[in-house]
Amino acid sequence: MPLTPSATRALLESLGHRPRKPLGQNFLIDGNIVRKSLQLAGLQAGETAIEIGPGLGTLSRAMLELGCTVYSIELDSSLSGHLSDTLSKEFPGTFHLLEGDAVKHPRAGTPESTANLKVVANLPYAITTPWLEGMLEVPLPSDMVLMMQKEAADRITAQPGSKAYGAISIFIGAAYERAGVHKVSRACFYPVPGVDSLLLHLRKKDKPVLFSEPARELIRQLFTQRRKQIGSLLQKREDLHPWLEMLPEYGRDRTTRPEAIPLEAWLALDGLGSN
Ligand SMILES: C[S@@+](CC[C@H](N)C(=O)[O-])C[C@H]1O[C@@H](n2cnc3c(N)ncnc32)[C@H](O)[C@@H]1O
Repeated sequence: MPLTPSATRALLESLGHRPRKPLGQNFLIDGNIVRKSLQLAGLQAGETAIEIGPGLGTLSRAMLELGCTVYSIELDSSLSGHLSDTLSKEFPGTFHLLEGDAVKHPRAGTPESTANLKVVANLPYAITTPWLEGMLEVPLPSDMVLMMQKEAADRITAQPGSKAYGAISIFIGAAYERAGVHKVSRACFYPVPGVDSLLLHLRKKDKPVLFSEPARELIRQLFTQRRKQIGSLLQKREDLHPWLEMLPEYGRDRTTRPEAIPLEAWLALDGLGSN
């Protein structure tokens, strides 16, 4: 069970810790959201989960009490010190904590051999996209249940033609399906955040596809000029002209802008030319 707002405040005071806004420190204080996150992930005793930014340990504790093994990474040394003094001692065999940056260690030190990996996390808002991109390597977690800022969830799940559609929508869309999106009240956090949050459940597709790094780089670059015609953006890339010729198969052509090109067409780009 998460701590109440007053118990959270008291614990933070006893640690001499003031929530740090740049690190997205809005701690969960709502038991229903904690339960729902674990349920959506379908977590069972004996399974392994990654948590990003365990903070005061609310989500980690719930997963550990369920009988899961948890790999977590926390950047803030005072919070990581608190977790070492508490959860690490209570669950020495199943709680693994790294102090560091989740963008550099997206899997929080999970052994490569771990099968059936899941992620449950209340993400620090600033790193949502770079961390998520870092997760797009094999082995892919089967489920990711992620609390994030509404705008980030909109970008991740955006469809072609919408303003929010971009490189991350394409990379995630190739590997994961949106299994559910749930609104979360600002009152579920302490301190109350100044933005709306959503709980997004991503489930690995039956046949997930990962873009190669050169293709990712090219797609990111094309989206920096998202409103230019794809034909003129790729004018000098003769190796990719066969792909431009293929666009009518997807109901598009050289005059289409990157923001209107569907996932299937981007998938056909990877492996073509020298991208
Ligand atoms: C939204 S809070 C979630 C805290 C806790 N999991 C909860 O739900 O109450 C985000 C947490 O991520 C940590 N954090 C911020 N940036 C980080 C980074 N780059 N790598 C790892 N942890 C980070 C913060 O210190 C904070 O503990």
